[in-house]
Amino acid sequence: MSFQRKLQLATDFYQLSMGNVYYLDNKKDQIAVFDLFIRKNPCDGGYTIAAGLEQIIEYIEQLHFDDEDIALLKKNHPEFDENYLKYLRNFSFSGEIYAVPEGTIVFPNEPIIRVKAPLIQAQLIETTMLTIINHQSLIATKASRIVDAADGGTVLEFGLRRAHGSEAGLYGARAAIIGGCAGTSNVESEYLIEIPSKGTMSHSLVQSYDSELEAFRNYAKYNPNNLILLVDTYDTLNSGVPNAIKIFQELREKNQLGDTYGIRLDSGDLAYLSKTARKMLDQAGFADAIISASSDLDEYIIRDLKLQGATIDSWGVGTKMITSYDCPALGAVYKLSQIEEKGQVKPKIKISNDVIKITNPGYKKVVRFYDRNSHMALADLILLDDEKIDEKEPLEIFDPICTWKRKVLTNFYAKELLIPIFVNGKKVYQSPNIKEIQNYVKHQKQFIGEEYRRALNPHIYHVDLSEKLWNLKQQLIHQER
Ligand SMILES: Nc1ncnc2c1ncn2[C@@H]1O[C@H](COP(=O)(O)OP(=O)(O)OP(=O)(O)O)[C@@H](O)[C@H]1O
Ligand SMILES: O=P(O)(O)OC[C@H]1O[C@H](OP(=O)(O)OP(=O)(O)O)[C@H](O)[C@@H]1O
Ligand SMILES: O=C(O)c1cccnc1
Repeated sequence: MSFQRKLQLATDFYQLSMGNVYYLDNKKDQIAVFDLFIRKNPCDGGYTIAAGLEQIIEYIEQLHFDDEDIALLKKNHPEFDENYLKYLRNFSFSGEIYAVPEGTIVFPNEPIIRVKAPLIQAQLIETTMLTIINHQSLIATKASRIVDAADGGTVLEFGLRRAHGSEAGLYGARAAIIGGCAGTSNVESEYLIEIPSKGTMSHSLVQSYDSELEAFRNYAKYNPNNLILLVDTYDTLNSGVPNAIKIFQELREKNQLGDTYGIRLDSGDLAYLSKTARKMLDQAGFADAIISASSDLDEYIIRDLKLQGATIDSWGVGTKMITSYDCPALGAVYKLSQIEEKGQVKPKIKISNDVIKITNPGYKKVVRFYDRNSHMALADLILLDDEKIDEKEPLEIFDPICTWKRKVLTNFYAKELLIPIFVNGKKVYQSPNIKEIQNYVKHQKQFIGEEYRRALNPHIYHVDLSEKLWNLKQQLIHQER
């Protein structure tokens, strides 16, 4: 491909044109605080998995504009001041970023990234951070829902061909692994996330031979250790499964049957076919043969197939995971919450008629409360950075909109969710590898009640505001209205 991407320009024009204003109006060095947060969980679910931080870190570290970029901006935007363009040419991020570690289970309205930096810098990175977080968090969450439906079964990501371009396929595969998929068919992921790709065979291989049996036999010759035969090209139960059994018998007689072998169903009634195929395989002495299935699967169909008693061990999921088909976008936003002007700190608010959309002002942190005995998550609290939690005293928390809904926490401990990623423009955080992120997701799920994780009509997890923050918010609302 001759077209080379330029991530520094993969932003919205308004970021650059506002930068021009900040520069000319001497606002560029005012220290601004922005919060990045989601407003709604994907698929009307009860939680979101934050993913993409590693790519954000890479973006921030590499962010600069070269001579070619500056020439392009100068040509197309004569309103950009000469000195502003010089500023961009010498740009590098010098601020602070706190974020939740990748794979953290998060909920609407709580900051998952907090940026404190000179205004022009903090503004400039908005679009790319949102692009990355919105995409990967969406797919990681979708994958997690699908993995939960498979209830211990293996889920493989097969969606590259249906992704919205190969970049979405690649980062979608990464997110799917974070969400709990055991593997992906995407070979480029071997390079990005350093895990081997996986797969079976397609109908074309079967069709390319004179008979299905001959196709299976030749495939088996070259794939003794990963022998998953696609059995639905002609007639699943009358030809595909019997031919697969014949091949397994031939290999067993020669002592060549590996540990990973079985069949893939790709059409028809997957419950009926898997149950019948299971019986046929068991009767032939192949109880450990894997039955895998694909065909427009998602969390709802997988759950239904399991209710029908489908005997499917491994699920290949493509289109509906990689595109998050029923919920195609996540709407994380990035909002200014504070600005320093001439040494004076000014908390800021954005008012909306939709109460839930009124932003939370100030330089804030987020804590998650856990029960000291069960270690289950109880609620999250957004508070101003200088506030302290006394774990020894009972703590009353309240719903920030329906303030009469209150709860007293006792016997709890609190963990801060935002951790330092960049300080004074320097990275102070080492990203974990993909397996560690996946394990972190799995670990946390045990401590978020299942009522918050169920696919349909989950409970709403509480994200409350401290009294001090709530008061500040009210004060600003009254001041601005
Ligand atoms: N027992 C079942 N219960 C509910 N849904 C099922 C069951 N078996 C299969 N499905 C789903 O039904 C849909 C069937 O898709 P479709 O009608 O396009 O046919 P197909 O069987 O895949 O055949 P073909 O690939 O030849 O078009 C898929 O989404 C599949 O996952
Ligand atoms: O159904 P999805 O969840 O999107 O999973 C990916 C699909 O891609 C393949 O089909 P395709 O018809 O493209 O090729 P094939 O000839 O290998 O079946 C595969 O057989 C799956 O059905
Ligand atoms: O390996 C497979 O079976 C596979 C890969 C991509 C799409 N569908 C199936």
